Amino acid sequence: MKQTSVDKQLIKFLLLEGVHDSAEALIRAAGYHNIEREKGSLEGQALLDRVRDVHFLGIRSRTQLTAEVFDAAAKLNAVGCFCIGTNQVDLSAALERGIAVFNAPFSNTRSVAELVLGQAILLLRGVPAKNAAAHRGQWLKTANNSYELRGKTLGIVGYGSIGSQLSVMAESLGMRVIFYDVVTKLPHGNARQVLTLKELLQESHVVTLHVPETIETRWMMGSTQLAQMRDKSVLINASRGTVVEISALKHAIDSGKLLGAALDVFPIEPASNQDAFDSELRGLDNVILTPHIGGSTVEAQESIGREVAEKLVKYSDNGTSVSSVNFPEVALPAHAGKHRILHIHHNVPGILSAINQIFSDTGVNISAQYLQTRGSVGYVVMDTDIEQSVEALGRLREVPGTIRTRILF
Ligand SMILES: NC(=O)C1=CN([C@@H]2O[C@H](COP(=O)(O)OP(=O)(O)OC[C@H]3O[C@@H](n4cnc5c(N)ncnc54)[C@H](O)[C@@H]3O)[C@@H](O)[C@H]2O)C=CC1
Ligand SMILES: O=C(O)CCC(=O)C(=O)O
Repeated sequence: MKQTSVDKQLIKFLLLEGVHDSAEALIRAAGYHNIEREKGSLEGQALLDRVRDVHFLGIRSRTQLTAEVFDAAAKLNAVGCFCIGTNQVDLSAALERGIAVFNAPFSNTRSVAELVLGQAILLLRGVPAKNAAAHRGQWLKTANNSYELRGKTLGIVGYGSIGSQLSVMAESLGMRVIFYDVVTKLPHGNARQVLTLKELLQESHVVTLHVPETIETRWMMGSTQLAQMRDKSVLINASRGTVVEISALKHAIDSGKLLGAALDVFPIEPASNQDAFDSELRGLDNVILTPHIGGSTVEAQESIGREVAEKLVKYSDNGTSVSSVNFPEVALPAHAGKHRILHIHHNVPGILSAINQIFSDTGVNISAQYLQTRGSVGYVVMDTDIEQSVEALGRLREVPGTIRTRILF
């Protein structure tokens, strides 16, 4: 059972991976001044050492948060992923330890969609290879294998926030859009959902991947799928590196099956800008390699900084967990003049009655109570009027099944 302090001066935020200044500004404005920041990510013992006394942790896509890291972070209340993907976090391990995880599901989607559209234009015109040649002093002026985007078919795999936005932008440039998704989605504009990945691959001049990293999407573009792609088409991956088998893609490029490819994400990515990048695709002129910058624009980072910092501050200030990706979601009103007690527990029968019995025994009136469960964990929030609530809190910690308690004054 873990207990955390609620004194703002004692609450520590650690923001890794160069999270935007807007996050620190918002956290400071909320009265929290114990904020440490790092430009890069941390791993191994350095990460374990740094999270030991941290209450709120901010990361982006590089920092791997495992059960071992959570065990070392005894005071950790919540993690803010200042990005969309949360595959770098063991979400169940966090939940089992009563740690809420938040992300920014929308703020960088436009940036990714714009990059992909730009890459599609460059690849269909053969610009990467012509650019590389020009840098070597060669002049490749030709219309061979150089095409307009207009009238071509864009195949979007994963029609979520990014895929659907890209669909609208591509249609406005005269593309025909088809998409494949495991969920039936409302098509935007004249886009059409196809029933199989194979159908999408066979029809599309440009295939772009916008799926999350899951067991199902792992290596979903291997040699079989690449062989199903239209001859002289192009592949773009700005989702996660594990979605495409790199050796198979290299073969498809070397053999001339594909005109080119653009990859923003890789199965293994350097931990920081100081580390070297390696890939079998290095040196292929018709492949655009970018360092996972799909969401790295000033606009997106500024907005993500505010969005996620606000979620962390709300959770710290009043227990609101709305839009957490792993934790029971509770929207809570302000609790002026009340003590608010938060109790996170294993979701087993009898806990709520044990909690209420303690309030009855200690004569503490509950003025409001909120309960939500998610999987194996329950989250109950109680507003109380009087000083004895501190005594009740002491007894609440002893309720079997308790994971974590907090009191907000
Ligand atoms: N390169 C970069 O910097 C960035 C990369 N990303 C990546 O892009 C991914 C997609 O982002 P959003 O569009 O915001 O996510 P989203 O969750 O809104 O959409 C994902 C879509 O993929 C579909 N899907 C899931 N599994 C599938 C499968 N096996 N086959 C076909 N469709 C499947 C879902 O039903 C959903 O419609 C993120 O999970 C993240 O990994 C996101 C932002 C920036
Ligand atoms: O650059 C980042 O912060 C990661 C972007 C990303 O991949 C995401 O938002 O999922």
